[in-house]
Amino acid sequence: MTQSIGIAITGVSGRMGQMLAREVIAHPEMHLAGGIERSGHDWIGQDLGEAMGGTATGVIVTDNAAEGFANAKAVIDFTAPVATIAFAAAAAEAGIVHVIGTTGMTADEIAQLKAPASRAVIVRAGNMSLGVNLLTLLTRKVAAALDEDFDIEIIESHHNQKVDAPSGTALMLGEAAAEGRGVALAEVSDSGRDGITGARKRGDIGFSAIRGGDIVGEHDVMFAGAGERIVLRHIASDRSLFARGALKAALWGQGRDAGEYDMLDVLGLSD
Ligand SMILES: NC(=O)C1=CN([C@@H]2O[C@H](COP(=O)(O)OP(=O)(O)OC[C@H]3O[C@@H](n4cnc5c(N)ncnc54)[C@H](OP(=O)(O)O)[C@@H]3O)[C@@H](O)[C@H]2O)C=CC1
Ligand SMILES: O=C(O)C1=N[C@H](C(=O)O)C[C@H](O)C1
Repeated sequence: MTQSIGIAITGVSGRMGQMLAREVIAHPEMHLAGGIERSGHDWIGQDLGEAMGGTATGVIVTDNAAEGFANAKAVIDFTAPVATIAFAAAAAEAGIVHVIGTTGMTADEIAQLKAPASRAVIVRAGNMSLGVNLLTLLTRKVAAALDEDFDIEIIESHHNQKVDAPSGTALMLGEAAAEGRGVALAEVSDSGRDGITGARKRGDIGFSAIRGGDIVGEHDVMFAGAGERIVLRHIASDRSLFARGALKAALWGQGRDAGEYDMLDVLGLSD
């Protein structure tokens, strides 16, 4: 019989935090081992299951990462950049797998994951779904096949509570398109057009962000040429999709060498 893996969840009261907790409770090879929230949060000291409006789980929500990670083999973290950097240090200290879904991290913040990743497994992806990760491969392929006569535009739509733009997924798709073209995304990225912007620069990769209602997450990669357009599209209609990907990553990371990995590694899709 396989041993059940203890999972800690940070930002456990959040949209993704609660979804993750429900998926862990329902998973046959996992159990909840910790729930972490920010100091001063209402849920601190409460049973996690009861705080979510359900039955008791025996896991008491804490604001102390070391305490929340003590009985876990992996922590799943969908919070905010500053919090994620601190959780990475605490996860490495505890010697557990850190699955990071947090988006909006700067290049400098991402570089700060190097030290903890030298001691423990980190799996990080702006999107944990199979569909989006497959779409990055298709995007790279189409971008490599077409020249700059085709303008690449990435359009993303999310709910009205999302705080970062472009989305982590849009940036993954932009990176894939840039890689296909053999250019650095930072050199060709064009986001936040407003006012007299001038004509589109040949070779740029454009980003547009829509925010509204309860949209879970939708992404189009458009290749716009003369007289024709190719559009690659992914639509997420249920957040459990991301949670299930994160659980898969937590299991995959067990017993791996320390290092930084992504969902292509987890899904066996990396080159
Ligand atoms: N990779 C993927 O597949 C996906 C990634 N995401 C990303 O996950 C992140 C969270 O999204 P979502 O669940 O919708 O957001 P929510 O705002 O609903 O949840 C975030 C949670 O993290 C907590 N948190 C924020 N800052 C800190 C901190 N400094 N210390 C401790 N806890 C903190 C929040 O607490 P408080 O409310 O007190 O601020 C909240 O409980 C975003 O970056 C989002 O883009 C989302 C879906 C899929
Ligand atoms: O904040 C969200 O909700 C989502 N964030 C991720 C992103 O930034 O791409 C993934 C998904 O699209 C939902």
